[in-house]
Amino acid sequence: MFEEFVLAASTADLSEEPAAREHADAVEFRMDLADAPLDQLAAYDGDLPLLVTNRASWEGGEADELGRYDALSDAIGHEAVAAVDVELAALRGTHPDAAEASHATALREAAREQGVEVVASVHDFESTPEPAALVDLLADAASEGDVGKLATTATAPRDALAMLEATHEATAAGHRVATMCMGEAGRHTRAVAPVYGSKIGYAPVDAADATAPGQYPLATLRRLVDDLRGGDAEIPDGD
Ligand SMILES: O=C1C[C@@](O)(C(=O)O)C[C@@H](O)[C@@H]1O
Repeated sequence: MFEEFVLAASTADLSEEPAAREHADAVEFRMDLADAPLDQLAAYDGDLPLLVTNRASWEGGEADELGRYDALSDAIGHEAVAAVDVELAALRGTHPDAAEASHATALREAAREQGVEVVASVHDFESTPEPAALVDLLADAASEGDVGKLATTATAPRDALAMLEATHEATAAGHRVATMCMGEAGRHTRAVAPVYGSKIGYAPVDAADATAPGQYPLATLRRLVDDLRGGDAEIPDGD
């Protein structure tokens, strides 16, 4: 599903799907922020495909450490679930708890068997490293999942520029990536990174329900991305 840019309406409430439909290509269901997420999934009869995320507390979310994998394994069995987010640190085995790696890789295998794509994700809530370090992270993430996703925190224009440069480099090197900077200084990267190859955008239907700092509301991000990418026009490859 990530060959073309996918705009995901990020929400903890699947009853928002009809409101998202006009502007979004998918729904990111933040299970860690949701009430009774498995019940919501069982009742889901919307049109948009779901990307399920059960963000670990050690990566800025609210899900139980290892318990979150059980819920994700159930979730990927649902027809509407097209993709699952798994933290890169777990997939790579760099998280101190070795059980993270075995759970994460088993989940990835189950996802692949069921035709569910894997978004391998990295978040930095403090800063944005230099472009070369960002490209390395993106290459690692893209090699562990079907898409490598990187969200860092921008506190100055140079951070946003670093992310855009890394997005371009990683895409030119053939990696499928999704990128964005969190925070006010990085807000515009959410609209501009897709021009450089980023394959996923995240936005709340309602600005008040943002799932990360600096997100645009859904309708705004749709308009900005479409305007900047020129609709269906091909973006030229190369430098
Ligand atoms: O990882 C991401 C990206 C994100 O953090 C953002 O910055 O838009 C929002 C999260 O809901 C999502 O899981």
